[in-house]
Amino acid sequence: MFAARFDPTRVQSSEQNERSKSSLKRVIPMKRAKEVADDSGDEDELNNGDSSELSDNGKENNSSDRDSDDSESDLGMREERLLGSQQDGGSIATIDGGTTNQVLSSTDKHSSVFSRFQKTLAIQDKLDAPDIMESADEKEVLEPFHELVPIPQPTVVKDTLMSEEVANSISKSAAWLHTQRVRYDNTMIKPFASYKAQLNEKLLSNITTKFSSSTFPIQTILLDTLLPRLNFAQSVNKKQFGRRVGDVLVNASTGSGKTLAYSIPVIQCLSTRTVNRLRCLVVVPTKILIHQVFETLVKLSQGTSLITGISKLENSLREEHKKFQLQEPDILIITPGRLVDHLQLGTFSLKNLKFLILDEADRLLNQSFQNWCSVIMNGLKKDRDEAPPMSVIKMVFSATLTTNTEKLHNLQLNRPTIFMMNSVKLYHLPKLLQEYNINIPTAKSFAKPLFLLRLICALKDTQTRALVFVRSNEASIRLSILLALMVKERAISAEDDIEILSINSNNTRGLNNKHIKQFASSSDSHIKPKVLVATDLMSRGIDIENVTHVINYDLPISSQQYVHRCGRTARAQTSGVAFNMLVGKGEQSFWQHNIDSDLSRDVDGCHAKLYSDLEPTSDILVIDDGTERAYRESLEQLKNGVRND
Ligand SMILES: Nc1ncnc2c1ncn2[C@@H]1O[C@H](COP(=O)(O)OP(=O)(O)OP(=O)(O)O)[C@@H](O)[C@H]1O
Repeated sequence: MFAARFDPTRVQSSEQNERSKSSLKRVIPMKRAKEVADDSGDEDELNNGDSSELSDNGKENNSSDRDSDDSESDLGMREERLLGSQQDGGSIATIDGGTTNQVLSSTDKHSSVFSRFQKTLAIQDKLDAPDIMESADEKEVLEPFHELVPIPQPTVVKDTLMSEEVANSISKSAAWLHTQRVRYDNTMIKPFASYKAQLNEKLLSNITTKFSSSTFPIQTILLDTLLPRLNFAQSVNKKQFGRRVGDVLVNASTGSGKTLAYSIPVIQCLSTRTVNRLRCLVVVPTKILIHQVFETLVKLSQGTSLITGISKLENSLREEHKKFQLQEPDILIITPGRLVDHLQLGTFSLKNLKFLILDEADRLLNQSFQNWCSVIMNGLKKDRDEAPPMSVIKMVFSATLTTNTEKLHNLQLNRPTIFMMNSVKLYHLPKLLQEYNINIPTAKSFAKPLFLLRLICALKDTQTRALVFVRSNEASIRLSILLALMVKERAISAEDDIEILSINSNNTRGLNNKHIKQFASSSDSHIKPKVLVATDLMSRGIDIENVTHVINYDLPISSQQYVHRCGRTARAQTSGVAFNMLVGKGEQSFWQHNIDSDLSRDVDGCHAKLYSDLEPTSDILVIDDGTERAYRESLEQLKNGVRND
């Protein structure tokens, strides 16, 4: 069965239609062909089955046209084959390529088939008629079915979604913004006995017998605020009380008793526990501070069953792991790096933790220490099946508390309360500290070590304990050797005898500890001025009694460092003096604009004076020839000594 099917996929352009029409015309049945031939007189060609096609206007289509429209000529050829065979009785090639052996003659018996074929062609003609009738230049402009108007666009949404980092920083500063601020001043002092109802008897007795009978301002404000909250929260829910109390941030000057301020509430809270579990972590930045905090906590917890442990870096991690597994301390004092090691080793779990205390917090938050902050936060989430905020009270202490919300944000603070002095600026110096600036001309800077020695001699006080800060370990080693040589070479007056000590990495840990004890002790029979030359490792939190003077031989690099250095003297509301040796206009300007400008002088803060204002004063910058000669000899010896090393 065949029929010339109209294939929509093969819809052609008008030109193609033109040609196919003409080729179709050439394939109409003989009967019609005869009619056409009569009209155009070219019957023979048709009979010869000449493959050339004639266009409507009788011109021969050349081969290039044919090549260019193979698909159309195929159709034409196919139709031709189809109909041509009918003429000469050949076999018929169906449209879909099949062949039947049935020979069709042009006899009447198939006229019905033909008529159907003709009808198909007629239908096709009608279908194509508009195109065929179309002449190139009569192309009608197709009327658009619809107005081509731009599709309505959604209104442009203003970029109200601020960029992620802006949103992040706002959320981070939010922690700071929602912080409750509690101001205090230096008048807030009261007897510890007034806390009799809130502190257990043993703890109160340890405070009054081993520390003091009256509080310092930061201790007053903290105990007045925290103790009632803690006692109430514990009475309501012994396990989740931390979430009710919220976190604590304390910005209090150096030597103001912060260690006692956080130790008292912790001991009070944990003294009623039954089984020893790790409930308080005290994180400090240096090993020296570990021992200092340990002593305070042991004194306070005497007579209770609380176990205070320390992590000694000289111990092996494995040994310490076993020790803590055998007996888990209630309170552990540790450096951040070591804490990360133990958490990764799984030495203890944080599920029972109630207090996380950060002492010298700005130093801790400024240094990554193996990313300790996120390790602890993740450890808390892992060990405790509770949704944030964790019921762990975070207590953050520093004399130069960071206002960097990014760093505070990492602590995931919960309803924090910040305690700070009622002062204009964040950093302030102890009330009884007096600073003096010594302006050294650049031309005389070669004799700076000599000026330092003459300054110490000019103090005329055998009880002098001067802590000299230099910028590096190397400077500490060289300066201490040079000072000792000058004393030996009598670069100073004969009766002056000064003990020179140094803390540096060349010394063993034991020798450094020995020098600190020697410097702090006043039990020597022959009292003489003592000088301890140290780097900024000694500036944080070190609590050495009776440091009478701090000398900034090299200027610190920041106001925070300056506060902590000067804070080694004038502690516990005692007096103290700080000297700044400024060489040339550059250092004088640096001190003024990068250090002094950050310090609050409005609350009890003394203003710095010039050395010449110090009474009695001696002009330490005037050196006679003999002194200069002795000094140069000492320098030569130091150089030779260094060369021999
Ligand atoms: N109420 C008090 N009365 C008398 N002395 C106190 C009192 N509280 C603390 N002290 C003493 O004051 C000294 C300084 O205390 P502490 O080391 O806690 O100060 P700090 O604020 O931590 O200083 P820094 O910021 O340098 O670490 C210590 O010797 C401590 O024993």
